[in-house]
Amino acid sequence: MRLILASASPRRCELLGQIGVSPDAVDPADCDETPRKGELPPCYAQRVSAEKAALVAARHPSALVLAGDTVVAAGRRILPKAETESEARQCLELLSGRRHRVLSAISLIDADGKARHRLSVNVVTFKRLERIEIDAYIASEEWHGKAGGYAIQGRAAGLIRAIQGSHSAIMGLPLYETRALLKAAGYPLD
Ligand SMILES: Cc1cn([C@H]2C[C@H](O)[C@@H](COP(=O)(O)OP(=O)(O)OP(=O)(O)O)O2)c(=O)[nH]c1=O
Repeated sequence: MRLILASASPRRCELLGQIGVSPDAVDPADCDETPRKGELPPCYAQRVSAEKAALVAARHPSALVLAGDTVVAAGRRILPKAETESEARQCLELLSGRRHRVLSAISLIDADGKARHRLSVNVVTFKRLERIEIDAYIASEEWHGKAGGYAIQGRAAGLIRAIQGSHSAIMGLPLYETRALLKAAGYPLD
């Protein structure tokens, strides 16, 4: 059974490897990730994940196709994937000393075209960040392209007081749910 990972994220591929799964091919979906007006974060994450999977499944009709989308949400607000220092700084100032959600949606389309979806909802609590801590984090560049302007797999872990949920989901691929979906679709796993 061929498995295609519909993601440009090297982390998603590494995370899959952690549960002993190696995709036969990686074929990223290039879809429009603009949130719709008034779209709530869980709906947005699930919609984008489903769109990525559908787009790539159309190119691989007889394979399993796995896609995911990870969104950082402060209340109803969807934080951007930080592309500039000022965007990253705004994210960190907003997240400082508060709890926020990290929503990680996955979608798996099987060879018959049946789509299965899961959503992992996680809570992350940052310490109250000093100006100097934000400056140092900005200088690290680790925020680049990351949802919410941070990556838990790097030095931000030293600023995160607690998480509720799944570490792999916060990094970008909820491994418990991924394994469950792959099993449900008949993918050989131990
Ligand atoms: C919160 C958080 C986000 N991120 C990253 C993972 C994702 O790269 C990004 C969320 O963007 P995504 O759109 O989920 O993924 P992507 O653009 O990297 O790849 P693709 O769409 O091709 O699958 O934020 C971390 O690496 N660590 C974290 O702790």
